[in-house]
Amino acid sequence: MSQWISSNLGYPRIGANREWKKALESFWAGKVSESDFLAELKGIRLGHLRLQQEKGINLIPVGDFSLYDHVLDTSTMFGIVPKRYGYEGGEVSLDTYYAMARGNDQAAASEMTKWFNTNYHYIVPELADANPSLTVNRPLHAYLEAKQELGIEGKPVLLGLYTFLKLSKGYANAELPSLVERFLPLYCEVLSELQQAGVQWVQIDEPSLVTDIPAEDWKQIERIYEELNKVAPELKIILQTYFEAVGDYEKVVSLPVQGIGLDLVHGGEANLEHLREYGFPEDKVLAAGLIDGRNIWRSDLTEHTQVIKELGKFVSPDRLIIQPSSSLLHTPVSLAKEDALLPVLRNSLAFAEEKLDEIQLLVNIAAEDENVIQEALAENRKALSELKTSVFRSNGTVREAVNNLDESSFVRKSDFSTRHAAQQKRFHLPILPTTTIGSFPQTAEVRKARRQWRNGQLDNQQYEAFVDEQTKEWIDIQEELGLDVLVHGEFERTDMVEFFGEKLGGFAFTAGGWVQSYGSRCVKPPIIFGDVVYQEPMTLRETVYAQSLTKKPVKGMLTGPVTILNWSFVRTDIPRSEVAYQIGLALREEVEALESAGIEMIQVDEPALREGLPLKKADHESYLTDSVKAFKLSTSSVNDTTQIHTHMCYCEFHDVIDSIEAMDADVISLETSRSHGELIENFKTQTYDKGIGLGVYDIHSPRVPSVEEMKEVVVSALDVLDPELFWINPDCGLKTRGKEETVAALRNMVAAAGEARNEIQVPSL
Ligand SMILES: CN1c2c(nc(N)[nH]c2=O)NC[C@@H]1CNc1ccc(C(=O)N[C@@H](CCC(=O)N[C@@H](CCC(=O)N[C@@H](CCC(=O)O)C(=O)O)C(=O)O)C(=O)O)cc1
Ligand SMILES: N[C@@H](CCS)C(=O)O
Ligand SMILES: [Zn+2]
Repeated sequence: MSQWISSNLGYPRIGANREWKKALESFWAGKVSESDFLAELKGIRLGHLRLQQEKGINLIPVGDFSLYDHVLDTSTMFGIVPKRYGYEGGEVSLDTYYAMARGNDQAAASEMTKWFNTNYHYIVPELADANPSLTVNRPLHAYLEAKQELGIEGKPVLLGLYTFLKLSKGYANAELPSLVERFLPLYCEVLSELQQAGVQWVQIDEPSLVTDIPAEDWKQIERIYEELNKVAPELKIILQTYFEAVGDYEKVVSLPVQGIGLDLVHGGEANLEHLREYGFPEDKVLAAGLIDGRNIWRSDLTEHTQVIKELGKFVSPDRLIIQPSSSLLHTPVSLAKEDALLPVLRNSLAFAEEKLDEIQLLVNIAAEDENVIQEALAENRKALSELKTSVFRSNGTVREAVNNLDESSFVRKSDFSTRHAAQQKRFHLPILPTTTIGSFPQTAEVRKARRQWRNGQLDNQQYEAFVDEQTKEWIDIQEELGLDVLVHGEFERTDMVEFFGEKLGGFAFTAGGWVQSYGSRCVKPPIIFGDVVYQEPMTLRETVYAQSLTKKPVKGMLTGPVTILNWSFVRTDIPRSEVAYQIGLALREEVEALESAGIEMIQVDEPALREGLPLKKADHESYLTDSVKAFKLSTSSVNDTTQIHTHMCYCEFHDVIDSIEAMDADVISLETSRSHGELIENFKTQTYDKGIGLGVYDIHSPRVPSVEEMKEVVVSALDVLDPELFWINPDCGLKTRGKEETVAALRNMVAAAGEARNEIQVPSL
């Protein structure tokens, strides 16, 4: 029996067949009762625990499962429920919980934003007027359930207080000490109850420790962990960091906890450097995040064996835990259904289930079980070398094209003001033009047709005819609503990234590689495993057809290079910036094809550009420079009269506004409706001198916003933004909405635009 300990940090909730997603959606649709729903979820939860038990994981996380989002779980555990939901204390009901997540007739949903640099979205805790109390000890319940039902001695997972506060809104950083003062006793209560119940290990997630921590925060961080250690000295607390290297290594490892979890994949080299330079405290356990929790490639076991050997210099075997670099929430569940993948690719992949096997393998390797080592290492080396030498890996033409890029490849022919004048002359748009972001409802009917087409029940011609019918219906609707700039509706697309992944060379797509994005919504990121090659027009047919139906401009609709990169699983053998340029070059061909076909407005969406911003400021510049260049590479070859739009959503924009401006798009639409006031506030001090539309309503809620409320958003935006450059649009695409509510909301939006036009009394150009 080895001395090494295996651990996991979190398991995907959605289930191998997305049963979690389906259960949530059935419950919301009123098709199952609350008790049946909770029973079904319990079954899914226990299934995941059982699987980890069967895989031999020693420290199985409990409490990572959620009914929607783990940050929302933490807020509601502490009774952090904004007043508008009518909460009166005590355990938060399921109705209130889901109202916060999704909104209801009475109250808008809480803001949703990116979880660090991932495509997972959390519900932002609102601390203004908060009156925290411990409503339920969720980690304790999870621990007891696992123990009673499966005999598992689980490792409860908690979101750490520092990170929880950092992710919250409604306070100024100067108030951090008083918030710690109020929340810390509640965390103490949670931990002391866990200790009383006999819990041995606890994982406290503090990913904020990998960001740039203001000096004044350290006092609070130290205070939190000193206090928790005092109230629960028998618990073995693992302070878990991930997604990057910790910045203040010496401070982090000096905190009074029993274990420190470090990501040895993302920021791995920097964390290893810290270990080399400062060593590791003798009284602590090192939880080594060796298996990539963010990507789907098989681990290079030979390399890991070397790293484990090196770790042996810093910690004794009984103080080393082998685990993923972060929760496996961000990886698909299982490779079992992926037989259609090229064998060379499939053999190089590990999804969550296979990553658990890798952890066990590493534990055996670390324990120097010779038989396992030789066989496993040989097989692993063979698979990885086959991928490395595969013909898909490198394309001479693409490599040469990237090498030949020069400064002129990234700039438009004229500056914005020249283009703006030319475009105004060309399009004669009214002041405050209205548009939408691209997608219209992906109804059950649309999905059914696509399923039938994939199953061969519809041939290409029938499927295309179906897509055209939908497009025509929605062009007619947009005309009738009086929108100024139309879209074709994206009916041919499963997802804005997966769709392009299916059309470009160098990508593979999976049958069931789903990952949770927000709530019950999942995405199936494509895999970039070779050089990216443009093969044929991807969006031309549908766009040109839509444009043929109307005299109003129809925007061509593409997903930008940085977003395709960030929402795919990307090869790691060449720099990400090189992959971004390859995608940029491919999209440039598509942009040119659209322009040649008479499409004069082209939107290149970059919702993931901000999400990919490195967690440390020192790394921002090179990421932003490459990202802006990749975007400009795809968009800069067009004529002055061709209007380039872009769109971004669900993230903080103020810290990248200069880069957004540098993208040199003629128009940008930004999602703002869940945090409108804050964005407007930022524009008081930051200028933006190109076309801009701020989302005037939240598309994640079925609620139909009134004319009045949307007009207010417009009016407040016009206090800080130039009316002559301002556009009116929803927050994001409308694919998740129903038809009726979409039409009603857009009708109100167009009316709001009309009233705002009258009020501001700026003469139409
Ligand atoms: C803008 N957003 C996006 C992000 N990331 C992306 N990769 N793409 C995005 O658009 N990140 C930030 C935000 C997140 N927003 C969303 C919004 C909506 C979804 C979503 O609706 N996801 C769907 C899955 C979409 C899809 O691929 N649909 C397929 C159907 C797949 C399916 O369920 N098939 C069924 C059978 C078909 C049927 O009869 O329904 C099956 O397999 O059982 C399609 O359209 O063909 C979701 O349902 O979760 C995600 C992120
Ligand atoms: N054009 C896309 C952007 C989503 S971020 C859509 O409308 O769905
Ligand atoms: Zn969007």
